[in-house]
Amino acid sequence: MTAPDRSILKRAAAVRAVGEVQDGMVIGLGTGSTSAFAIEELSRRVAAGLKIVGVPTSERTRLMAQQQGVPLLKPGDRPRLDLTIDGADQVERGSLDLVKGAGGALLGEKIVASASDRMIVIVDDSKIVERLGKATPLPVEIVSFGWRYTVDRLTALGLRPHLRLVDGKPFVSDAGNHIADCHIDEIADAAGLEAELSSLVGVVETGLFLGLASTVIVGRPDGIEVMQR
Ligand SMILES: O=C[C@H](O)[C@H](O)[C@H](O)COP(=O)(O)O
Repeated sequence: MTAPDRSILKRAAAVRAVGEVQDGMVIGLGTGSTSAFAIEELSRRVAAGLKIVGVPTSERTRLMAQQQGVPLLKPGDRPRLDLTIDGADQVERGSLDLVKGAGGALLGEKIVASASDRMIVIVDDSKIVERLGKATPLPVEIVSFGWRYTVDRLTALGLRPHLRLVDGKPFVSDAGNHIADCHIDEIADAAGLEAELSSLVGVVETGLFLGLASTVIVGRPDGIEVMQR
């Protein structure tokens, strides 16, 4: 059997999610390859007359949306968002808790998702896990100043942090921070880990998105699966 084309599955999930968007909505625009399909579909609907305003979760998404003619919120405006559509690196079946941040946009994504009435997560079926943990590292955004101390604190918690590098240099997020990718076998207590990480000096935000996803739309080779919280 040939491997399914992940792009087709991601696009199918994205198109289904954008089907929920209605005139007048303020929409959070996620970051990553799956969200890019959602922006493309939103752009198509905007060209056909849909009236919405988008709130980008990253600089990359802002540029993409602008280029595709999706109207964006003016800097300084801060209405409540009706809906955010975003991808994920892991989705825990059952709780719908997430790991996000492989693309480095976790801080903007969490701020926007937390300001939204609903979050629809769009993924292909490779992202679904029984328990969050080892499928991908957990990204933790840390202040660049003194990052070695912060990495030591993460190590002391029993995590295996690796500073994310791009071309041999520390990755720099939109907010000017670094990211420690933490290798973990299985996250038995996600809320406990989130609380522990958030209390560490030097930690800005974690890629754990707990209780934020209202719906997960999964693109599968045999069709779409919709999971509700
Ligand atoms: O920082 C990046 C984001 O959390 C992405 O939403 C996540 O990594 C999923 O990206 P993709 O849709 O490309 O797999």
